Amino acid sequence: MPSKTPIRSPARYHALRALHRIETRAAYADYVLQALRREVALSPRDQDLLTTLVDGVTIWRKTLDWVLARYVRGGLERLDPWTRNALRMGLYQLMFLDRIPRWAAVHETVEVTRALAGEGAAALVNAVLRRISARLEQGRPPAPFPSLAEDPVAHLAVRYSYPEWLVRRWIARYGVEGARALCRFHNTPRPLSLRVNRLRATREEILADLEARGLRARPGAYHPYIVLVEGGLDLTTWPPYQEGKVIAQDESAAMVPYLMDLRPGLRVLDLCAAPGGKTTAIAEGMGDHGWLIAADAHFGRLRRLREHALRMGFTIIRVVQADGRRPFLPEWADRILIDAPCLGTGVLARRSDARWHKQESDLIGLVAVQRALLESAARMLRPGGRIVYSTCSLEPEENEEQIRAFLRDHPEFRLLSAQGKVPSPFVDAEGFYRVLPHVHHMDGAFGAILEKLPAPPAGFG
Ligand SMILES: C[S@@+](CC[C@H](N)C(=O)[O-])C[C@H]1O[C@@H](n2cnc3c(N)ncnc32)[C@H](O)[C@@H]1O
Repeated sequence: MPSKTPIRSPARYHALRALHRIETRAAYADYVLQALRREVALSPRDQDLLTTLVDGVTIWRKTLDWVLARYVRGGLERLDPWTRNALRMGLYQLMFLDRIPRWAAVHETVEVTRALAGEGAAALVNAVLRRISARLEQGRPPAPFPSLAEDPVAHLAVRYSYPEWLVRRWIARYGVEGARALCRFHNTPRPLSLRVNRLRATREEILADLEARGLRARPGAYHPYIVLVEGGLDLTTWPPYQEGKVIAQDESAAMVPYLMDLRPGLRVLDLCAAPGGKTTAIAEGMGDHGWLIAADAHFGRLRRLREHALRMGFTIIRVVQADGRRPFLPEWADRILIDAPCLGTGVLARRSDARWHKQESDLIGLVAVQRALLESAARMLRPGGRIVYSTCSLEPEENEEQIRAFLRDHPEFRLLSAQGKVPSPFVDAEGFYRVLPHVHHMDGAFGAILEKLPAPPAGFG
């Protein structure tokens, strides 16, 4: 990579480097951004633009490529990754960032392309972006999208930048307008959601602290300990975070432990626990009294769980690295949470590249792991105890179909309704906990409560 650093737009310069790295090394966008933030010192404004550009281009890649393919002879694929990503970055500014004048978007993008990829690349980027800019100047769209009437899947996939297989599934389930609303939801930045550690602080105290720092914060609409923060907040240097008073968690995820009917003294097993968002909520729900085993297969993620438990001051959490598919505590638990690995189609808004890392075929393996976790949990639960099964997926195979299949094979279990445990808008006709992003304007979530019938009295039969 050429080393010359343009002074005029460091945000664009580093954004192009990041986009190149993401594409050529198949790297996760947030890891690349984190590494860059450590590596280079940027003003808060440039940091903000850097993040906007990298996340924006990552989210909108399909739409951007669709448009660019109409302007690049021979197609985008023939270009080197620097040029391709410079074009995407320039077009993203033209199409989506109203606050940047078009001439500046073109000029600055061409300049950083020259610095990073040379004169030839800069000339091509300049020519393409100028043509598109001229069209936009005349009030014309940069390129027609596929027709909604003729091909709704292709239309929504290109218009909102999603893989077609996801759009096809969502249209089949929610109709075209439901799928459109879902696509839009996942393209809109979400506020930072914090859950207050009720054993250490009150929500009012946290809201007051944020307000005093000039940040816009509001209480969550449903969960009594959720605070939503707009704008940038560096958690790691914020005293209430360091003092264990909060943890980052979505409101819909924070409601899952309410399905567990927690109280002090229970024996609880959290089978897919890391990084501990729900484990710490369970410890709170138990007043930090009882037995709470937090298991997960992933060592690195367990380290984060330990840090959260320590930081937040919980003493009952015992951390275990284990494959939850193999029972290791027969008939031990009063409650088991299976917060299962899943496709995560309810939380695509949380990571700009999430939609591109998933395949429909991943469902087969995930559904098998989830079922194995359920089978194992069934053996670790004592009679009369409850399993709460949850996902952040919208896909029926991982949710209601999974639970119905389990219940068919396990007559010793029955489904309990979530009614009365979480706010009623989130309980569906079957009694499942269900949050739909495009309906409830929150991250998607699913939960089911499975009760194991009590053991028959001694001498029965
Ligand atoms: C949805 S995440 C859990 C999030 C966590 N409950 C929280 O609230 O922070 C799913 C977790 O399942 C873990 N996992 C995947 N397969 C597993 C298995 N066979 N046994 C145990 N944990 C597993 C992953 O490492 C991941 O941490």
